[in-house]
Amino acid sequence: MPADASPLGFRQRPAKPLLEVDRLRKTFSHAGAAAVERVSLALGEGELLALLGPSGCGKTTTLRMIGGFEDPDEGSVAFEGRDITHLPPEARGIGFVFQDYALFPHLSVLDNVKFGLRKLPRAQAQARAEEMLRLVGLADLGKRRPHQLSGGQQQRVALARALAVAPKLILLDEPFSNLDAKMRVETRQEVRKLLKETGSAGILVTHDQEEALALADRIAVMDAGRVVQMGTPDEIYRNPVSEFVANFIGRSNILTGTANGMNVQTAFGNLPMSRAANGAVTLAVRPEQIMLDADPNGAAIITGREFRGHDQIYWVQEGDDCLIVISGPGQQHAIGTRVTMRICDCVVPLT
Ligand SMILES: Nc1ncnc2c1ncn2[C@@H]1O[C@H](COP(=O)(O)OP(=O)(O)OP(=O)(O)O)[C@@H](O)[C@H]1O
Repeated sequence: MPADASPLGFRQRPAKPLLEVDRLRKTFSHAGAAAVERVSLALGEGELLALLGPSGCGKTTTLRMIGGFEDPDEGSVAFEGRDITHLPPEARGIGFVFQDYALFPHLSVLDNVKFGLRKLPRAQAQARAEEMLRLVGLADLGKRRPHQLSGGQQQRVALARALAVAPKLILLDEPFSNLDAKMRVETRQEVRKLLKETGSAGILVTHDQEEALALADRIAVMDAGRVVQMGTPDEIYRNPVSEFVANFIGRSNILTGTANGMNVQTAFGNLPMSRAANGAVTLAVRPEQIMLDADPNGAAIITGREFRGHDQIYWVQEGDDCLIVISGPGQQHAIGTRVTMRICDCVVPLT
C-alpha cells in the first residue's frame, strides 16, 4: 500500500483533480436522516469512477449535486479548479446521461445528437453529429426516430449526444438498467472504450457490483449516505474494510479469530492477514480462497452444491461454521462427502 493511502482509500487523490467534491451533504426536508452525508471524492482527467451501493444509499443524489440538478445543504463541488457548487447544470460544462436516456421522440437520431451543437455553424454541427454516430456504431440509423431503435441503440444515441460537445466529464445514472443481461455486458465495454477514446472522465451510478468492477478505474462504495470505501476494483475486492463491503462486492465467509500482528489464530489454524491487527477480530475469506481435499477423517462435510459450468459452489459445514467455497470444474464432491478445508492466501481483518 502506498505511504499516502489509508485502508479506506480516502486519501487516494489524483495528482491534478478534474473534479473535487468536498463534504457534500443533502437532507430532504420531509426525510429524517441525510440522504448524502459528507461525501468527498476526487476524479482525475479521463478517469472512470463508479458510485456503487444498495438502493437508497445516496448515489443518485450525489450525482445530481455534481451535475447541478440538486442543491447541496453543505459542501462544495469544484470542476477544473472552479467552484461550481451553485451553478445551474447548463453552466457547468458537464455531460449527463439519464436512466431513461431522455431522447427527444419527435427528432431523428441525428437531430438528437445535433441538439447540443446548436451554437456551431450548421455544416460543422452536421459533421460532428455524423462523426459521433459513427463512433457509437450507428452511422446508418441517423434518420430513424428513437422509438425505432433497440434499448441498447437508444443508450448509445444518448451517449453520442452527451459526448458530442466533448465534455471533460460525463455523469451516467444507471445507464444500462433498461438493457437485458447480454446487452448490458456488450454495451458497458463499448461505453468504457468510447470514454477512453474520447478522453472524457466519467462517474457511473450503479447498484450492480459486477458492472462497477468491469467498468470503473476506481469505485466509491456507498452505504446510508456515506462513502465507506474507495479504491480500485482490485483493492476493494481483495481488501474490503467492513463486512458490508466484503459482502456487497462478491461473496465472503466471515470468521472470527485472535490476531497478533500480521497473523491470526482461527478455528482453521494460524493464518496470515492482509494487514496488521491485534486482539479479537472479524475476518473475511473469499470462497475461492478455500481448497477442499476429500478426506474420510476430515472435520468438514459438504452440505450443498451448485454446479455453474465454469465453477461450482459448495456449502461446507465444520463445527458451528458453514462456509461457502468456489472450486474449479475439475473438483467434484458429492453432498455428504467428508473433506478437509485449507485456507490459502491472506485473510482480511474487518472493522
Ligand atoms: N426528491 C426527494 N425527496 C425526498 N427524498 C428523496 C428525494 N430524492 C431522494 N430521496 C431519498 O434520499 C435517499 C437517497 O436516494 P438516492 O436516489 O440518492 O439513492 P440511490 O442510492 O441512488 O438509490 P437507487 O439505487 O434506488 O436509485 C433515499 O432515502 C431517497 O428516498
